[in-house]
Amino acid sequence: MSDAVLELKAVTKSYNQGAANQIDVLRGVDLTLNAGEMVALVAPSGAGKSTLLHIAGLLDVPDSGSVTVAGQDISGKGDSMRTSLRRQELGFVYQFHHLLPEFTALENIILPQLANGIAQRAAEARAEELLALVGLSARAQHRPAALSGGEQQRVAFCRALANRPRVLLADEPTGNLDPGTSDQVFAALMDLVAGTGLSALVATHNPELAARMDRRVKLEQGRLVDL
Ligand SMILES: Nc1ncnc2c1ncn2[C@@H]1O[C@H](COP(=O)(O)OP(=O)(O)OP(=O)(O)O)[C@@H](O)[C@H]1O
Repeated sequence: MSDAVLELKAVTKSYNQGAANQIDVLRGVDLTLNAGEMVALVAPSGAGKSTLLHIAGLLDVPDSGSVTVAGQDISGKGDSMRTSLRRQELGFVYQFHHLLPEFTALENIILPQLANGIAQRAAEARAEELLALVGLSARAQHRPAALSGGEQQRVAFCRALANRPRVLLADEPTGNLDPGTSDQVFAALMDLVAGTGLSALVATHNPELAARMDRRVKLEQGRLVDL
């Protein structure tokens, strides 16, 4: 049995703005992400990175091809199945932290767990454990505005992992940070991935960060090629 946690097979996606104006963004994307693996996704601007991450993240559906997450093929399945699979198995981080400004760091990590039916006390313990892993225990009661950019992003990683997803999808997670902070924050992400057995697909324009991951794939003319 394969230990793939995310599998895209022959995925295609086109955008149609009138029959004469079709853009074939994904033309047969194949991707296998194995348990515990961290893969860099390199894509020139406009190559279809967001389209690919949306499909892998079950936020959009392909025109053809299959998407399998944690052994479940979503082809032909409805919105509710995709949503529950997304909530249970996938975590997301973006270039901007998207933390809720009126809640503390700790609360930002607790809230998605409560939404998933986890009891308050267990959710709090999990949030504290994650903050400790990224060295932010002392910042638990701070609101996002009282945190540095790097700290905000580390809290965003904790929030993404709160519900113990199997796969993390990250879109330029250090793209907003200065190079020194970016290195530190990326190191925290690598520790989290290693410490939790998570798999991660990380879109980045930074060749040094890409070089530190297990594998690199590039989106080129609608397909993924190994780098
Ligand atoms: N909803 C849409 N309707 C029509 N065209 C779209 C739509 N979404 C994306 N596109 C087009 O598809 C192509 C790929 O878009 P996408 O956003 O996936 O690229 P990207 O690689 O994420 O770009 P960037 O890195 O610059 O954000 C672009 O040419 C874009 O204009």
